[in-house]
Amino acid sequence: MENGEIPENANEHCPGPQSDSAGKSESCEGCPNQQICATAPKGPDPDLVAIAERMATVKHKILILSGKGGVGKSTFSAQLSFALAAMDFQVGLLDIDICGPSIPKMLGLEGQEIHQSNLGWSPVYVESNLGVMSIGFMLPDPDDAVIWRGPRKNALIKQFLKDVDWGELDFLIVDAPPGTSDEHISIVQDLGAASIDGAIIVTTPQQVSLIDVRKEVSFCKKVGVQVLGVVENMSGLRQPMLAASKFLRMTEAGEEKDVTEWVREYVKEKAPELLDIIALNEVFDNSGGGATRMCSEMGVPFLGKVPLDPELCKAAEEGRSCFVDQKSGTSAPALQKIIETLMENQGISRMLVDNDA
Ligand SMILES: Nc1ncnc2c1ncn2[C@@H]1O[C@H](COP(=O)(O)OP(=O)(O)OP(=O)(O)O)[C@@H](O)[C@H]1O
Repeated sequence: MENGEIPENANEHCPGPQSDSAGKSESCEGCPNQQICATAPKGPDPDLVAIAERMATVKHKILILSGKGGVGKSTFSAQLSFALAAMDFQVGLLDIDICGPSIPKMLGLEGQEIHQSNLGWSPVYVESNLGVMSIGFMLPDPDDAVIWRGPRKNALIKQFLKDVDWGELDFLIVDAPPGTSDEHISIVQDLGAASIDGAIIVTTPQQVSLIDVRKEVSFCKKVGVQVLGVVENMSGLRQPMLAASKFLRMTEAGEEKDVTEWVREYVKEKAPELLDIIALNEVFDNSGGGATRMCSEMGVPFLGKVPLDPELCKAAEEGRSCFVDQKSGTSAPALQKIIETLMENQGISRMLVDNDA
């Protein structure tokens, strides 16, 4: 029970070991910690003071959240960080997904280790203005499972905030695990809700994911963190084959026509086994109105949609930015627009630098 954390075996409605009524309130009756809480010295948590000092050089702190796992939250965190770094901002990416850290791989930093200096833990750098911190750098074997209870996860998050020598940062992007659990409460408590610019929530279009986004929005409202917006990821699938056929037809005819029917007939005749593929547009059911409707119902900004794009998946697998070449032709412009909208909403301006230019 260090530094004001509520112990795991505490009674329900525990007032917290730092509260004046710790060990003395009605809810403390029968709690195994009652005696210690009643007699322990009270005062500001020294760790929180150290975190505030460390964070004094960080201009913007943004949390990336999702209701469900696998919706593309880490992919978004990684690409947002690449994009901000390409805009010449000084960026830190903190992975607090303690049990499933995927950020090292998505930033191309697998196998890297953290180094210590007298200023604290040094982040692992992708480039001089993009530093990363993750438990993934601490595991001797990437296949190791991290099976930790809440207090241990909370302690590591505190240590990340207190001991990592980020230096001057324009942005600290925090990639959280899905849901609303220990890690989320911990990061909000440690940073202080008021010092966090806000949260971006990533979802897919279908109801099962959106239901959990509503919970995420409620969590943000409860803890006093602003929702900067919702990103609908894996939103539809662009079909290059269809586009190519359309282009050919346009070129042949010299005018623009909807050639969907023409392509369908052509494929039906030449390769009927592909009919299902060319008919597919929406992968996930969005008949409920998707994130757009959910956002207007919940009164939070909608930032935009990112389509399913095999090239984005590949960029994430290979740990590289999707913005540096023209390969991620469908997802990169969508992500770029979302980032520009976010910056505009926050009153921050700087153009995305084209690294190929
Ligand atoms: N728009 C997209 N198009 C294609 N693949 C995508 C897209 N977004 C994400 N992916 C891929 O989907 C997989 C899951 O994404 P990711 O790990 O970012 O999800 P997550 O929400 O962070 O999951 P978890 O929280 O469970 O770690 C990854 O392989 C990623 O590359």
